[in-house]
Amino acid sequence: MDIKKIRNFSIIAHIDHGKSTLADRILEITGLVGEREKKDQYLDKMDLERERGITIKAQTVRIPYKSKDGTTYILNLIDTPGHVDFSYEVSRSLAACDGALLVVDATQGVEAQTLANVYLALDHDLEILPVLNKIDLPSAEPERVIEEIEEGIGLDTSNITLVSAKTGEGVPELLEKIIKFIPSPKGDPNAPLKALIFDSWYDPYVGVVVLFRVIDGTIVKGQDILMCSTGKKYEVIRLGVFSPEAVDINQLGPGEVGFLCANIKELKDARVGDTITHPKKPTPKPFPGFKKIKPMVFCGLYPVDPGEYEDLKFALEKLQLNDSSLFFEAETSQALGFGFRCGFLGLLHMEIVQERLEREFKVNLIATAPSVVYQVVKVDGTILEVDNPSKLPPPVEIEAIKEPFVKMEIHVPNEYVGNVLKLCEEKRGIQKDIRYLTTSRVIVIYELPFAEIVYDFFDRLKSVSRGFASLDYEVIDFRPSNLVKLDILINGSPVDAMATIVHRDKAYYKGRALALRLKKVIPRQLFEVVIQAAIGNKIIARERIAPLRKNVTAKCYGGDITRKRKLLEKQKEGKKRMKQMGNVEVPQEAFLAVLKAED
Ligand SMILES: Nc1nc2c(ncn2[C@@H]2O[C@H](COP(=O)(O)OP(=O)(O)OP(=O)(O)O)[C@@H](O)[C@H]2O)c(=O)[nH]1
Repeated sequence: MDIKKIRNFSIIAHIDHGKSTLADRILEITGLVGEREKKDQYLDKMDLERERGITIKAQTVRIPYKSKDGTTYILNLIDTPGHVDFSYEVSRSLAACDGALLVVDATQGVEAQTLANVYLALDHDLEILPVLNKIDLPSAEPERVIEEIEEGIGLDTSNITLVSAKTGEGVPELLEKIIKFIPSPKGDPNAPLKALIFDSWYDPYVGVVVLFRVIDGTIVKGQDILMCSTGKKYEVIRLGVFSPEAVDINQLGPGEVGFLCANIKELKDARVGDTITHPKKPTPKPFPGFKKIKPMVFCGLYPVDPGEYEDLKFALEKLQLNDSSLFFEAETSQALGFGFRCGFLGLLHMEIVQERLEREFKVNLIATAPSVVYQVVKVDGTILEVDNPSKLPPPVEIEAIKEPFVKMEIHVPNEYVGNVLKLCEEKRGIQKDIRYLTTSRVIVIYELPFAEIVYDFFDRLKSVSRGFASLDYEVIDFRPSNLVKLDILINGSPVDAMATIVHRDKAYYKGRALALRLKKVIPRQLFEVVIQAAIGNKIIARERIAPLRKNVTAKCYGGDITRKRKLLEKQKEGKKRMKQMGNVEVPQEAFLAVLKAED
């Protein structure tokens, strides 16, 4: 393969700006995916992804493209996940590229993740080719958005392409620009083998599948390879490219992108960011390796039916095979019984995992409210990491509690800046910067406690900005804060799964709001239910749910039997997500009440 005819690129964009749609059009216009097998968003493999429109697992395609100059080029399109939770994966896949198409929605403009993605691309020295999408829409404002790209990002827009990923307009011109502006890879075919792993996943039939880009040297089917970080050796059993289905190939040279199977049993033996080399002639300069990504958000997952514990365990193990950033360990809760403490990269990651457990593995779950990780400095000097509020040591043993802070960048139109500042202040934020992207759009930078975001920040931001704000954040450090544990008691017994850690200044308000919320979501029972919020031994709020007098079916007495059955069915349905705690039945929403307590 002539290296000058290869172009390796990604598409980067803010969420919903049309990355997947553009990828589909490129596959279609180059003839790689025919009209007949065309499925919308070919690159998003999983049903779940298709429904949510979010790409979770990066997927790469090799596209032969005959240019107007008559030459056939190989375009390797490297699909990256588009959400903040997965920015580490984005960064790794960009390392395999020489350029990136920066897609900006012409009806929206530059958003927080547009900028975050540009920074990542610049970190990897990529040639950035701006693309203005959705020009078919009447509300498109190309001039304004081009100005935002020029002024706000500081990107040269002289080679910008105006496209509609929906209709395909402008996409043929874009393909020509990819050839013209994105540099071909550089690499030495005679140097020792050096290839970068930028994605890997577990396949139940072939074991681990590794996606890589060859930097130097050549990789040949049947040869031995060495993984630089683990020192483990394997034989390459299968070598190939996705185009778009898997096609076997005998060798791949510098600049080429492909996959290999080598009887690798576990994902941790083929980590993204690792270097593949030749065991006898290893590269003197492997990549610096990978960063161990630490889960930042935790929650408890419990089967509704205790008999489903083993099913849940099996499902988590299966999911983890393909998601090394998912963490879990067995946990017992007095209230919920046997379950698991699970760790996630962020809130979106958590939602996706919960949804997959229920949808693909059919496990009925009770999820506790998410919590961040706290660093507890004990009086004896030891430091404890606490990811479950109910595990906080008693106050007398605590010297200080530190909580994670994030740096948050919010993009918002002028008229909503006041609301956004108010929200950030309310969430204990520290203002760092406010600047204008253009005359009408503002970038607000705050440092905020991560815990405040985990609760209801995204929803609140959306509502105070009428949906016009976008954000990007990263965890920066741990800082001491005046935090206390807020307990919830139901009929006198503390419910461990409802404990939260809150700032002392907000504890009273939160405790009252939470008790009130619980009163709303816990159904009336045959006896009185008392809900209390407490800090230590001090009760700070109390609510009472009056007992039920009548049986629900009593109303239908003597009436239509089908109606009665329907009512009973409905009751049963409602019970599915109920957890029996002592003699009180508590629904799933109650465990998440803390998220909504401030509504
Ligand atoms: N009218 C119009 N709609 C478009 C165009 N491109 C994308 N869309 C729509 O915009 C929405 C988002 O497009 P996606 O391709 O899913 O966006 P994405 O950037 O891949 O989104 P994530 O994968 O979630 O980051 C979808 O409803 C598309 O149908 C376009 O050129 N014109």
